[in-house]
Amino acid sequence: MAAATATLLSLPSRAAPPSLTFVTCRTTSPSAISRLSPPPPSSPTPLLLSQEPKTNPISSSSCALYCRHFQSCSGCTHEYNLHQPPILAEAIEFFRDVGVSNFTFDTCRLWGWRCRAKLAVRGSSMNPLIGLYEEGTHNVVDIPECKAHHPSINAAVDLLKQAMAELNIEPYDEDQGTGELRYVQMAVTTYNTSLPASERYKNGKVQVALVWNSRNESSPSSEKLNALANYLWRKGGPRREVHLIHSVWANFQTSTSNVIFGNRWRHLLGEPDFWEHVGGIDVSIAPSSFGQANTRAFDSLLRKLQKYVPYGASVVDLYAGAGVIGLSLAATRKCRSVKCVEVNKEAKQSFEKTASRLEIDMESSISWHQADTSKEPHSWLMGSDVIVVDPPRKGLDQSLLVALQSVSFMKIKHNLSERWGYDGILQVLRGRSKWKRDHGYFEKERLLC
Ligand SMILES: C[S@@+](CC[C@H](N)C(=O)[O-])C[C@H]1O[C@@H](n2cnc3c(N)ncnc32)[C@H](O)[C@@H]1O
Repeated sequence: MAAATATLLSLPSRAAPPSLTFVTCRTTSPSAISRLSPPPPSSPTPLLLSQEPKTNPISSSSCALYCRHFQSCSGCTHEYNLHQPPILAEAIEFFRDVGVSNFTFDTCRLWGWRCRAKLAVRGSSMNPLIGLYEEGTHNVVDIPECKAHHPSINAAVDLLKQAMAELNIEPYDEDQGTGELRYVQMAVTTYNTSLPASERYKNGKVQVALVWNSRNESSPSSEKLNALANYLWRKGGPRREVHLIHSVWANFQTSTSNVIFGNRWRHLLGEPDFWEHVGGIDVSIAPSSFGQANTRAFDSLLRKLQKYVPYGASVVDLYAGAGVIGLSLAATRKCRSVKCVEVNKEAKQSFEKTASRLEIDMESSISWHQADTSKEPHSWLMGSDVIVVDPPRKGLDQSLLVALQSVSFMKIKHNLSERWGYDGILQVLRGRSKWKRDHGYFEKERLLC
């Protein structure tokens, strides 16, 4: 069975003998750090990581968040040692235990890394609160100086607050179900080829998606919605000295549940297509489709991932969203076939736009399928040389996990039985069970942040 020889890409291949990987961090001098102010979020490449096995010379304060919202906001869980989150040691230990010696970790940016944020809007029109919920409550914490956000997100939030006050836009009231603006999604594109490459990140433009408390665009409050979009465009659009706003979208949502987005989306102003450049390809991401929050780290991950995929492989990308991982592999590894499997039908259009910009071999088969990966998962694994899994935070569906374990067990058994014997195989599987028990799944996002 072809699927039995698949490679599971959340776990790099085994290399012997196992060796411990240390992560070191190069950063600014201690004297510069003692002022206790963080570097400007837009500063280029604050940290570089290497694998040299040295002791770490960095004090925890040099890689600290210094965010005034840290105590009240639930967004960040670590304040110090951002370059060495506790999960890193666990990950290194886990991979060492299963014999993977080439595990590496890149922090990329430690400040200003978040290029995509969904923020709740509460309070009043004159004093809006735009941010995340306080841990365990539905109280929104205003985070105008968030250190994780790309600076353009904070600037766009500031502009939105001005607009709300001037136009008397009422934030949503969860108890009453009243008000107009419920949430805002801000996504930054850092891909502007009219600027030199070194200028692009800090000059990122924001796609603003306003989640409006009405059924559709013909409801009575639509005039206010249009006035709000026009305000953002007038004050932050291409005619301003600083062009901040890429585009404005509306999403209509009246449900009283916790679901942020409704099913209806409308493009209001600006460029309809949002392009970013990651993993060596241009990618289109609609606001209705999943997009990775940490653009730089995602790019770094894709470039590493590509090295594990043999040229001409058949790849299945499960939980694919708009298929960015699969398409990046298709383009850079000349894959024979790439199947992207995703449950959200909204992502298909973005996949098609991205695929239309790729130079793909005529012989290659590239496809996107709207499907639930937990249903008959074996059917997606069959015939694949490489399986990519990138599930949401709740982790892999149980049925898929079972299917993957059967595939990976056959692969491990095939590869390792002569080299390590039965004990070696058990050790690998025990390691996997331990990781699963402790973490549920491999928390890629936490490692990337
Ligand atoms: C973390 S995102 C990853 C998206 C994509 N790999 C990327 O990097 O842009 C997880 C994706 O899984 C999708 N998803 C969630 N449950 C699913 C299921 N049971 N079957 C297929 N896709 C699912 C979500 O809609 C979301 O797009």
